[in-house]
Amino acid sequence: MSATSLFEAKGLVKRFGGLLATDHVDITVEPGEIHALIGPNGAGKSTLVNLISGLLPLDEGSLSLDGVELAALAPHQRVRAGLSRCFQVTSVFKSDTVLDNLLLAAQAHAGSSFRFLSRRAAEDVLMETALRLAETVGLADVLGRIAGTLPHGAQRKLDVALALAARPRLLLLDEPMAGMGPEDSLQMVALIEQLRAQTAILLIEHDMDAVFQLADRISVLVYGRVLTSGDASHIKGHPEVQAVYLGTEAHA
Ligand SMILES: Nc1ncnc2c1ncn2[C@@H]1O[C@H](COP(=O)(O)OP(=O)(O)OP(=O)(O)O)[C@@H](O)[C@H]1O
Repeated sequence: MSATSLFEAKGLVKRFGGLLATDHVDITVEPGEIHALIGPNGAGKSTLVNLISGLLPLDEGSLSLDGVELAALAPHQRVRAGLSRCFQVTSVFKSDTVLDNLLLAAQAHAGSSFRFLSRRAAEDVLMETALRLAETVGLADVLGRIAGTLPHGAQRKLDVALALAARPRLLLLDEPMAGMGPEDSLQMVALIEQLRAQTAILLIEHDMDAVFQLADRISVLVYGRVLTSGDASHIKGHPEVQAVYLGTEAHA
């Protein structure tokens, strides 16, 4: 691991009354890395993701991306700093077309040089960006469809495309396979694998096959603490992980 990681979370603490939901958590993500976060229900994964994306304020600790301190930044400022999040609950505008969703996202994240373009040139740039995003996630054939009428798997892909519009350095993927059948899950795994070339990824996912397939590093969260971190073989062979997590698949 390099001396300075792309993303560094140090000593994160979050208390809800007397409950220590995040207990001095350290997490790093390296450029190009897929770091997965797993743990049983209630372990504190959602809380941690909310702390990182800025939806919840930290009680203690620090967060940095590419050397930029994030802790004092609002969620939208963190997105501008390079941290983009895909939500468990989709952020797609369901009554708009796929293309309109992508155009809106492209416009929302257009750089500052954009305002100096003529209207025509600006529209061309947005369209180019929207089509590239559709291509990336495999939705180029359904641009005219109303997003809410797409199958669940395609809506999740659109959600990923909307997050990619921000050109993240770190993408937070919050249970991207949730509610998917095997075919959609396979496609999502292939998409995430392909995204590795564009952005580092922090992946929160219950689908262990997907996690073992994708992750360079896996951290196991139990009672708000990182129990252990390592590659798939380390995690599979770790006796405490087997006891608290892998042995209790019903809770996964
Ligand atoms: N806003 C809140 N107020 C009080 N307690 C909370 C709050 N949010 C979470 N908790 C508690 O913090 C702990 C961690 O919850 P969290 O939702 O982060 O776990 P999780 O690992 O994401 O679980 P799941 O896999 O079920 O989504 C739980 O005990 C939960 O009840």
